[in-house]
Amino acid sequence: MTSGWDGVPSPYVELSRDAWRALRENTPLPLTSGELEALRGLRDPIDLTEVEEVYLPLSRLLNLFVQSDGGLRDTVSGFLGEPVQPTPFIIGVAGSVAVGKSTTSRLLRTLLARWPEHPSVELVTTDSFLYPNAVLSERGIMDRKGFPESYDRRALVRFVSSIKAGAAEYDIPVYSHLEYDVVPGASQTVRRPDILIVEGLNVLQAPPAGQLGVSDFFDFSIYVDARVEDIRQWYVDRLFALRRTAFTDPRSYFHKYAHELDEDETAAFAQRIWRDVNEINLVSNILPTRARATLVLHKDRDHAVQRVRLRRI
Ligand SMILES: Nc1ncnc2c1ncn2[C@@H]1O[C@H](COP(=O)(O)OP(=O)(O)O)[C@@H](O)[C@H]1O
Ligand SMILES: CC(C)(COP(=O)(O)O)[C@@H](O)C(=O)NCCC(=O)O
Repeated sequence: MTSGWDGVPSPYVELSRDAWRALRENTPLPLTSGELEALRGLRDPIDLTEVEEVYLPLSRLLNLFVQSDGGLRDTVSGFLGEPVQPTPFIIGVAGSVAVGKSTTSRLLRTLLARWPEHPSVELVTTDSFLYPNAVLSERGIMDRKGFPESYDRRALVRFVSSIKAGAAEYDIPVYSHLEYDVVPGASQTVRRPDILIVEGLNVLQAPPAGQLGVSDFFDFSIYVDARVEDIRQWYVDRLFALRRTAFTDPRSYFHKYAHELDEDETAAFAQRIWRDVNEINLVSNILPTRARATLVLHKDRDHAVQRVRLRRI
Protein backbone atom coordinates (compact mmCIF):
# COMPACT_ATOMS: atom_id res chain seq x y z
CA MET A 1 0.00 0.00 0.00
CA THR A 2 1.51 3.38 -0.96
CA SER A 3 0.32 6.89 -0.28
CA GLY A 4 2.12 9.07 -2.80
CA TRP A 5 5.10 9.45 -5.07
CA ASP A 6 8.55 10.63 -3.95
CA GLY A 7 7.35 11.29 -0.44
CA VAL A 8 4.83 13.90 -1.66
CA PRO A 9 1.61 13.49 0.37
CA SER A 10 -1.29 12.26 -1.75
CA PRO A 11 -5.04 12.48 -1.09
CA TYR A 12 -5.29 8.86 -2.33
CA VAL A 13 -4.23 5.47 -1.04
CA GLU A 14 -2.86 3.33 -3.92
CA LEU A 15 -3.26 -0.43 -3.63
CA SER A 16 -1.91 -3.25 -5.75
CA ARG A 17 -4.30 -6.08 -6.61
CA ASP A 18 -2.62 -8.26 -3.98
CA ALA A 19 -3.04 -5.67 -1.24
CA TRP A 20 -6.65 -5.03 -2.27
CA ARG A 21 -7.71 -8.67 -2.45
CA ALA A 22 -6.51 -9.27 1.13
CA LEU A 23 -9.14 -6.74 2.24
CA ARG A 24 -11.93 -9.17 1.42
CA GLU A 25 -11.24 -10.73 4.86
CA ASN A 26 -14.04 -13.20 5.53
CA THR A 27 -16.67 -11.71 3.21
CA PRO A 28 -18.54 -14.73 1.78
CA LEU A 29 -19.04 -15.21 -1.96
CA PRO A 30 -22.82 -14.99 -2.41
CA LEU A 31 -22.82 -15.71 -6.15
CA THR A 32 -22.72 -18.76 -8.42
CA SER A 33 -20.99 -18.87 -11.79
CA GLY A 34 -24.43 -19.13 -13.44
CA GLU A 35 -25.55 -15.92 -11.75
CA LEU A 36 -22.34 -14.17 -12.78
CA GLU A 37 -22.89 -15.28 -16.38
CA ALA A 38 -26.25 -13.49 -16.37
CA LEU A 39 -24.66 -10.25 -15.10
CA ARG A 40 -21.68 -10.25 -17.45
CA GLY A 41 -21.67 -7.71 -20.30
CA LEU A 42 -20.99 -8.76 -23.91
CA ARG A 43 -17.30 -9.79 -24.26
CA ASP A 44 -16.53 -9.02 -20.61
CA PRO A 45 -14.42 -12.00 -19.45
CA ILE A 46 -15.14 -11.52 -15.73
CA ASP A 47 -14.99 -14.71 -13.66
CA LEU A 48 -15.54 -15.73 -10.04
CA THR A 49 -11.85 -15.15 -9.16
CA GLU A 50 -12.24 -11.51 -10.23
CA VAL A 51 -15.41 -11.28 -8.12
CA GLU A 52 -13.64 -12.75 -5.08
CA GLU A 53 -10.44 -10.72 -5.40
CA VAL A 54 -11.79 -7.38 -6.57
CA TYR A 55 -15.52 -7.07 -5.99
CA LEU A 56 -15.86 -8.72 -2.57
CA PRO A 57 -13.40 -6.27 -0.94
CA LEU A 58 -15.38 -3.50 -2.65
CA SER A 59 -18.69 -4.90 -1.45
CA ARG A 60 -17.26 -5.08 2.09
CA LEU A 61 -16.00 -1.49 1.92
CA LEU A 62 -19.34 -0.23 0.61
CA ASN A 63 -21.20 -2.07 3.36
CA LEU A 64 -18.96 -0.32 5.92
CA PHE A 65 -19.69 3.04 4.28
CA VAL A 66 -23.46 2.40 4.40
CA GLN A 67 -23.23 1.45 8.06
CA SER A 68 -21.15 4.49 8.97
CA ASP A 69 -23.66 6.68 7.12
CA GLY A 70 -26.29 5.30 9.53
CA GLY A 71 -24.01 6.21 12.45
CA LEU A 72 -23.65 9.74 11.14
CA ARG A 73 -27.43 10.02 10.82
CA ASP A 74 -27.80 8.98 14.49
CA THR A 75 -25.29 11.69 15.41
CA VAL A 76 -27.28 14.32 13.51
CA SER A 77 -30.53 13.05 15.09
CA GLY A 78 -28.92 13.49 18.51
CA PHE A 79 -27.81 16.99 17.58
CA LEU A 80 -31.26 18.01 16.28
CA GLY A 81 -33.05 16.25 19.12
CA GLU A 82 -35.43 14.60 16.64
CA PRO A 83 -35.27 11.51 14.45
CA VAL A 84 -33.80 11.89 10.98
CA GLN A 85 -35.35 9.48 8.49
CA PRO A 86 -32.91 7.24 6.58
CA THR A 87 -32.54 8.09 2.90
CA PRO A 88 -31.06 5.93 0.14
CA PHE A 89 -27.27 5.64 0.03
CA ILE A 90 -26.28 6.73 -3.48
CA ILE A 91 -23.33 5.30 -5.41
CA GLY A 92 -22.13 6.76 -8.74
CA VAL A 93 -20.33 4.58 -11.31
CA ALA A 94 -18.47 6.49 -14.06
CA GLY A 95 -16.10 5.64 -16.92
CA SER A 96 -15.78 5.45 -20.70
CA VAL A 97 -18.10 3.79 -23.19
CA ALA A 98 -17.11 0.08 -23.40
CA VAL A 99 -15.02 0.04 -20.20
CA GLY A 100 -17.43 -2.34 -18.47
CA LYS A 101 -19.43 -0.03 -16.18
CA SER A 102 -22.60 -2.09 -16.68
CA THR A 103 -20.99 -5.33 -15.51
CA THR A 104 -19.48 -3.56 -12.47
CA SER A 105 -22.81 -1.93 -11.62
CA ARG A 106 -24.97 -5.05 -12.08
CA LEU A 107 -22.52 -7.09 -10.03
CA LEU A 108 -22.46 -4.52 -7.23
CA ARG A 109 -26.25 -4.39 -7.21
CA THR A 110 -26.37 -8.16 -6.68
CA LEU A 111 -23.54 -8.32 -4.13
CA LEU A 112 -24.81 -5.38 -2.06
CA ALA A 113 -28.39 -6.70 -2.00
CA ARG A 114 -27.10 -9.91 -0.41
CA TRP A 115 -25.97 -8.11 2.74
CA PRO A 116 -28.80 -8.41 5.29
CA GLU A 117 -28.59 -4.68 6.17
CA HIS A 118 -29.68 -3.37 2.75
CA PRO A 119 -31.66 -5.84 0.69
CA SER A 120 -33.15 -3.34 -1.72
CA VAL A 121 -30.64 -2.02 -4.27
CA GLU A 122 -31.78 -0.24 -7.45
CA LEU A 123 -29.69 0.48 -10.52
CA VAL A 124 -30.33 3.24 -13.03
CA THR A 125 -28.24 4.20 -16.04
CA THR A 126 -28.05 7.78 -17.19
CA ASP A 127 -28.97 6.82 -20.76
CA SER A 128 -32.54 7.08 -19.39
CA PHE A 129 -31.94 10.83 -19.43
CA LEU A 130 -30.55 11.10 -22.98
CA TYR A 131 -32.65 13.36 -25.18
CA PRO A 132 -34.59 11.30 -27.78
CA ASN A 133 -32.93 11.05 -31.21
CA ALA A 134 -35.54 13.45 -32.63
CA VAL A 135 -34.36 16.17 -30.22
CA LEU A 136 -30.66 15.37 -30.79
CA SER A 137 -31.19 15.58 -34.57
CA GLU A 138 -33.14 18.83 -34.31
CA ARG A 139 -30.25 20.31 -32.28
CA GLY A 140 -27.66 18.93 -34.74
CA ILE A 141 -25.96 16.84 -32.03
CA MET A 142 -26.82 13.27 -33.07
CA ASP A 143 -23.06 12.59 -33.31
CA ARG A 144 -22.59 13.84 -29.74
CA LYS A 145 -24.63 11.10 -28.02
CA GLY A 146 -23.05 10.53 -24.62
CA PHE A 147 -21.57 14.05 -24.45
CA PRO A 148 -22.86 16.19 -21.56
CA GLU A 149 -25.13 18.24 -23.86
CA SER A 150 -26.96 15.09 -25.05
CA TYR A 151 -28.55 14.58 -21.60
CA ASP A 152 -31.45 16.30 -19.89
CA ARG A 153 -29.21 17.18 -16.96
CA ARG A 154 -31.92 18.96 -14.98
CA ALA A 155 -34.27 15.96 -15.16
CA LEU A 156 -31.44 13.68 -13.97
CA VAL A 157 -30.60 15.97 -11.04
CA ARG A 158 -34.32 16.29 -10.18
CA PHE A 159 -34.62 12.51 -10.08
CA VAL A 160 -31.54 11.88 -7.92
CA SER A 161 -32.33 14.72 -5.54
CA SER A 162 -35.92 13.43 -5.12
CA ILE A 163 -34.66 9.93 -4.33
CA LYS A 164 -32.16 11.37 -1.83
CA ALA A 165 -35.01 13.38 -0.30
CA GLY A 166 -36.89 10.11 0.29
CA ALA A 167 -39.45 10.09 -2.57
CA ALA A 168 -41.62 6.96 -2.24
CA GLU A 169 -41.45 6.27 -5.98
CA TYR A 170 -40.24 7.95 -9.13
CA ASP A 171 -40.72 7.06 -12.80
CA ILE A 172 -37.85 7.63 -15.23
CA PRO A 173 -37.62 7.05 -19.00
CA VAL A 174 -36.09 3.90 -20.53
CA TYR A 175 -33.36 3.87 -23.18
CA SER A 176 -32.97 0.96 -25.61
CA HIS A 177 -29.45 0.19 -26.86
CA LEU A 178 -31.07 -2.01 -29.49
CA GLU A 179 -33.25 0.78 -30.88
CA TYR A 180 -30.58 3.38 -30.05
CA ASP A 181 -33.26 5.70 -28.70
CA VAL A 182 -35.44 6.51 -25.71
CA VAL A 183 -38.45 4.15 -25.76
CA PRO A 184 -41.66 6.20 -26.11
CA GLY A 185 -44.11 5.58 -23.26
CA ALA A 186 -41.81 3.17 -21.34
CA SER A 187 -40.74 3.86 -17.78
CA GLN A 188 -38.68 2.40 -14.93
CA THR A 189 -40.12 2.93 -11.45
CA VAL A 190 -37.63 3.44 -8.64
CA ARG A 191 -39.18 2.72 -5.21
CA ARG A 192 -37.22 4.13 -2.25
CA PRO A 193 -34.31 1.64 -2.27
CA ASP A 194 -31.79 1.23 0.56
CA ILE A 195 -29.06 1.85 -2.03
CA LEU A 196 -29.29 3.48 -5.47
CA ILE A 197 -26.52 2.94 -8.04
CA VAL A 198 -26.36 5.62 -10.74
CA GLU A 199 -24.21 4.50 -13.68
CA GLY A 200 -23.19 6.67 -16.61
CA LEU A 201 -20.41 8.26 -18.59
CA ASN A 202 -20.70 11.71 -17.08
CA VAL A 203 -22.01 11.18 -13.56
CA LEU A 204 -18.93 12.72 -11.95
CA GLN A 205 -19.07 15.88 -14.02
CA ALA A 206 -18.93 19.09 -12.03
CA PRO A 207 -22.16 21.10 -12.44
CA PRO A 208 -22.26 24.56 -13.98
CA ALA A 209 -21.47 27.29 -11.45
CA GLY A 210 -24.34 27.92 -9.07
CA GLN A 211 -26.15 24.66 -9.88
CA LEU A 212 -26.25 21.20 -8.38
CA GLY A 213 -25.02 18.10 -10.23
CA VAL A 214 -25.85 14.43 -9.63
CA SER A 215 -22.47 13.89 -8.01
CA ASP A 216 -23.51 16.31 -5.23
CA PHE A 217 -25.86 13.55 -4.05
CA PHE A 218 -23.35 10.69 -4.15
CA ASP A 219 -22.27 9.06 -0.90
CA PHE A 220 -19.60 7.07 -2.76
CA SER A 221 -18.38 7.04 -6.34
CA ILE A 222 -16.42 4.62 -8.49
CA TYR A 223 -14.51 5.38 -11.70
CA VAL A 224 -13.83 2.35 -13.91
CA ASP A 225 -10.53 3.10 -15.62
CA ALA A 226 -8.29 1.57 -18.29
CA ARG A 227 -5.81 2.76 -20.91
CA VAL A 228 -7.47 4.53 -23.85
CA GLU A 229 -5.87 2.09 -26.38
CA ASP A 230 -7.26 -0.89 -24.44
CA ILE A 231 -10.77 0.56 -24.31
CA ARG A 232 -10.60 1.30 -28.06
CA GLN A 233 -9.80 -2.36 -28.69
CA TRP A 234 -12.64 -3.51 -26.41
CA TYR A 235 -15.03 -1.17 -28.24
CA VAL A 236 -14.00 -2.51 -31.66
CA ASP A 237 -14.17 -6.16 -30.50
CA ARG A 238 -17.59 -5.55 -28.97
CA LEU A 239 -18.89 -3.97 -32.16
CA PHE A 240 -17.87 -7.11 -34.07
CA ALA A 241 -19.66 -9.22 -31.43
CA LEU A 242 -22.77 -7.00 -31.64
CA ARG A 243 -22.74 -7.38 -35.43
CA ARG A 244 -23.09 -11.15 -34.95
CA THR A 245 -25.76 -10.81 -32.22
CA ALA A 246 -27.85 -7.69 -31.48
CA PHE A 247 -27.46 -6.20 -34.99
CA THR A 248 -29.07 -9.27 -36.58
CA ASP A 249 -32.33 -8.30 -34.83
CA PRO A 250 -34.45 -6.37 -37.36
CA ARG A 251 -35.37 -3.88 -34.61
CA SER A 252 -31.71 -2.92 -34.16
CA TYR A 253 -30.85 0.62 -35.26
CA PHE A 254 -27.64 -0.88 -36.68
CA HIS A 255 -29.38 -3.82 -38.40
CA LYS A 256 -28.11 -2.92 -41.87
CA TYR A 257 -24.51 -3.20 -40.65
CA ALA A 258 -25.04 -6.88 -39.82
CA HIS A 259 -25.13 -7.69 -43.56
CA GLU A 260 -23.95 -4.67 -45.53
CA LEU A 261 -20.46 -4.29 -44.09
CA ASP A 262 -17.67 -6.78 -44.60
CA GLU A 263 -14.98 -7.33 -41.95
CA ASP A 264 -12.75 -4.45 -43.08
CA GLU A 265 -15.65 -2.03 -43.37
CA THR A 266 -16.90 -3.03 -39.92
CA ALA A 267 -13.44 -2.41 -38.44
CA ALA A 268 -13.28 0.99 -40.15
CA PHE A 269 -16.79 1.87 -38.94
CA ALA A 270 -15.97 0.91 -35.33
CA GLN A 271 -12.64 2.81 -35.40
CA ARG A 272 -14.37 5.89 -36.79
CA ILE A 273 -17.17 5.98 -34.15
CA TRP A 274 -14.58 5.37 -31.48
CA ARG A 275 -12.22 8.11 -32.71
CA ASP A 276 -14.80 10.74 -33.64
CA VAL A 277 -17.25 10.27 -30.77
CA ASN A 278 -16.30 8.09 -27.83
CA GLU A 279 -12.59 8.87 -27.56
CA ILE A 280 -13.18 12.61 -27.78
CA ASN A 281 -15.84 12.35 -25.08
CA LEU A 282 -13.51 10.23 -22.94
CA VAL A 283 -10.56 12.55 -23.19
CA SER A 284 -12.39 15.87 -22.97
CA ASN A 285 -15.27 15.10 -20.58
CA ILE A 286 -14.95 11.78 -18.76
CA LEU A 287 -11.26 11.32 -17.86
CA PRO A 288 -11.05 14.79 -16.28
CA THR A 289 -13.64 13.64 -13.70
CA ARG A 290 -11.59 10.62 -12.54
CA ALA A 291 -9.89 12.55 -9.74
CA ARG A 292 -13.30 13.24 -8.18
CA ALA A 293 -14.12 9.56 -7.59
CA THR A 294 -13.93 8.00 -4.13
CA LEU A 295 -12.47 4.86 -5.70
CA VAL A 296 -10.75 4.14 -9.03
CA LEU A 297 -10.64 0.56 -10.38
CA HIS A 298 -7.87 0.35 -12.99
CA LYS A 299 -8.19 -2.54 -15.47
CA ASP A 300 -5.39 -4.05 -17.50
CA ARG A 301 -5.68 -5.12 -21.14
CA ASP A 302 -7.23 -8.46 -20.08
CA HIS A 303 -10.01 -6.59 -18.18
CA ALA A 304 -8.64 -7.70 -14.80
CA VAL A 305 -8.40 -4.94 -12.18
CA GLN A 306 -4.72 -4.54 -11.27
CA ARG A 307 -4.69 -1.32 -9.24
CA VAL A 308 -7.14 0.37 -6.92
CA ARG A 309 -7.01 3.95 -5.71
CA LEU A 310 -9.04 5.02 -2.70
CA ARG A 311 -9.52 8.63 -1.79
CA ARG A 312 -8.74 9.58 1.77
CA ILE A 313 -11.85 10.60 3.67
N1 LIG B 1 -25.44 -0.80 -30.35
C1 LIG B 1 -25.70 -1.60 -29.32
N2 LIG B 1 -26.66 -2.58 -29.42
C2 LIG B 1 -26.93 -3.36 -28.35
N3 LIG B 1 -26.32 -3.26 -27.15
C3 LIG B 1 -25.35 -2.34 -27.00
C4 LIG B 1 -24.98 -1.44 -28.07
N4 LIG B 1 -24.01 -0.61 -27.62
C5 LIG B 1 -23.79 -0.96 -26.33
N5 LIG B 1 -24.57 -1.99 -25.97
C6 LIG B 1 -24.62 -2.61 -24.63
O1 LIG B 1 -24.98 -1.58 -23.71
C7 LIG B 1 -24.31 -1.74 -22.46
C8 LIG B 1 -23.67 -0.44 -22.03
O2 LIG B 1 -22.59 -0.15 -22.86
P1 LIG B 1 -21.64 1.13 -22.58
O3 LIG B 1 -22.48 2.37 -22.46
O4 LIG B 1 -20.58 1.13 -23.63
O5 LIG B 1 -21.03 0.88 -21.15
P2 LIG B 1 -20.04 -0.18 -20.53
O6 LIG B 1 -19.37 -0.99 -21.60
O7 LIG B 1 -19.05 0.63 -19.74
O8 LIG B 1 -20.90 -1.03 -19.65
C9 LIG B 1 -23.33 -2.89 -22.66
O9 LIG B 1 -23.86 -4.05 -22.01
C10 LIG B 1 -23.28 -3.09 -24.18
O10 LIG B 1 -23.02 -4.45 -24.52
C1 LIG C 1 -25.89 5.25 -24.64
C2 LIG C 1 -24.48 5.71 -24.33
C3 LIG C 1 -24.38 7.21 -24.60
C4 LIG C 1 -24.13 5.43 -22.85
O1 LIG C 1 -25.01 6.12 -21.97
P1 LIG C 1 -24.90 6.20 -20.34
O2 LIG C 1 -25.84 5.18 -19.74
O3 LIG C 1 -23.49 5.95 -19.92
O4 LIG C 1 -25.37 7.58 -20.01
C5 LIG C 1 -23.43 4.95 -25.21
O5 LIG C 1 -23.51 3.57 -24.98
C6 LIG C 1 -23.60 5.23 -26.72
O6 LIG C 1 -24.43 4.65 -27.36
N1 LIG C 1 -22.77 6.15 -27.28
C7 LIG C 1 -22.94 6.65 -28.61
C8 LIG C 1 -21.80 6.30 -29.54
C9 LIG C 1 -21.77 4.81 -29.90
O7 LIG C 1 -22.70 4.33 -30.56
O8 LIG C 1 -20.82 4.13 -29.50
